[in-house]
Amino acid sequence: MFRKCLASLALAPLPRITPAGQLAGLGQSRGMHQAPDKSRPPKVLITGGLGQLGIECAKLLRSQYGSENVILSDIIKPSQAVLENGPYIFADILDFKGLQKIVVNHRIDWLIHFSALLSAVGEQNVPLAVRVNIEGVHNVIELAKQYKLRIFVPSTIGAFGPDSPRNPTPNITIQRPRTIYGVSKVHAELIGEYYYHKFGLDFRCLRFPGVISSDPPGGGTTDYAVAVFHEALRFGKYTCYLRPDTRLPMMYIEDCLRALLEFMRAPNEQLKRRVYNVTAMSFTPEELVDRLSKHVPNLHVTYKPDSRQSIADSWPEVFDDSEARRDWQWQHKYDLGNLVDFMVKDVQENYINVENRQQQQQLKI
Ligand SMILES: NC(=O)C1=CN([C@@H]2O[C@H](COP(=O)(O)OP(=O)(O)OC[C@H]3O[C@@H](n4cnc5c(N)ncnc54)[C@H](O)[C@@H]3O)[C@@H](O)[C@H]2O)C=CC1
Ligand SMILES: CC(=O)[C@H](N)C(=O)O
Repeated sequence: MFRKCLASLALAPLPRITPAGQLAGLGQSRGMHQAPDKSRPPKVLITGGLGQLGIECAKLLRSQYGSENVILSDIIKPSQAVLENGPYIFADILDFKGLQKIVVNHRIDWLIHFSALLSAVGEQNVPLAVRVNIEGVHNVIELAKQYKLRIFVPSTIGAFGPDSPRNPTPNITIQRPRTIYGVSKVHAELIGEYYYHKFGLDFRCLRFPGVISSDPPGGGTTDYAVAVFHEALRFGKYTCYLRPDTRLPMMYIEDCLRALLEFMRAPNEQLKRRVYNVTAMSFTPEELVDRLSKHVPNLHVTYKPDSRQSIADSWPEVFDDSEARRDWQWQHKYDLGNLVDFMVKDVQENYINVENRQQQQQLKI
């Protein structure tokens, strides 16, 4: 009898300790996950949703899957506009149990994991970047495995370093980044691929270049390409923290989010990799300023490189995304010319006109 018990124990799968410290492995056999119902749209959870990419991503996904099916989450207080546009909840990616509760209660199918500290702010607080960018990824990857979610984790041009070929930078090459941001993104790529091979997790990852939108960026090295529009249109001048000849890959937000959605929808059989480079263009600050001067004729830009210069100098100049174009037919729509036209319009309509109206109302009071 005793021997029989030992034999059955030896055959039973070993319980594992999850990031939340609870026993896992048993739940799966008790229906921790039920297969998603393909007749309904996916239920999507976006973490870190109040950053530069999240709100616009929620808008796009809600237009496809319905407002109620896309839940935006973050640890910061939402504006009234965010609350009016669809479900918003608090979710700290360091709280594994809290995330489990959300996935179960809302019957989540897809997880879009945006929470992160970007390259420049990451260097200013390395311990926090390790927690948010590395522990956070452990939590969401394990969560996605337990509940069989399709998970998207963005990576970046910052996942490359000074030893990588910079022009062009292919999909597979040396990756020895020198920022904690880059290190954490290489870690996310590798652990995601590992979970795919070991557990069949549907992990998908795109390496984005600098993303340009009218919304304020979260503290990266490519942020100058957003800030210059705000400063130029308000004050006609800008001090750039990168040298005028610093070439970096970039993308307009609409292309970035369309790439994400097309990639998430691509059938698994079409994907030859779990991690793809994507891009749209490459330019330098002086090339961008030259284009912007057509809208702001007396624009005055000075250059004062700071610590972000050495980060930019270690990143790709031109990104080779031919594998994404080949495997799931990625195509960008925006190049430098139409990017500048759209950004001028976006910043004017979404920020400057709104501020002017608010000032006029205050004057009336
Ligand atoms: N914006 C860009 O140019 C690029 C962005 N990416 C990646 O895309 C993702 C989103 O980027 P952005 O929206 O620009 O970043 P962001 O810095 O604007 O937003 C990140 C969000 O994460 C949230 N966050 C921080 N700690 C958290 C925690 N403990 N729990 C939950 N949320 C937390 C912040 O509150 C913030 O709203 C990031 O993973 C970033 O690495 C990749 C390449 C380029
Ligand atoms: C390219 C990125 O990942 C981000 N914008 C940053 O500069 O840190």
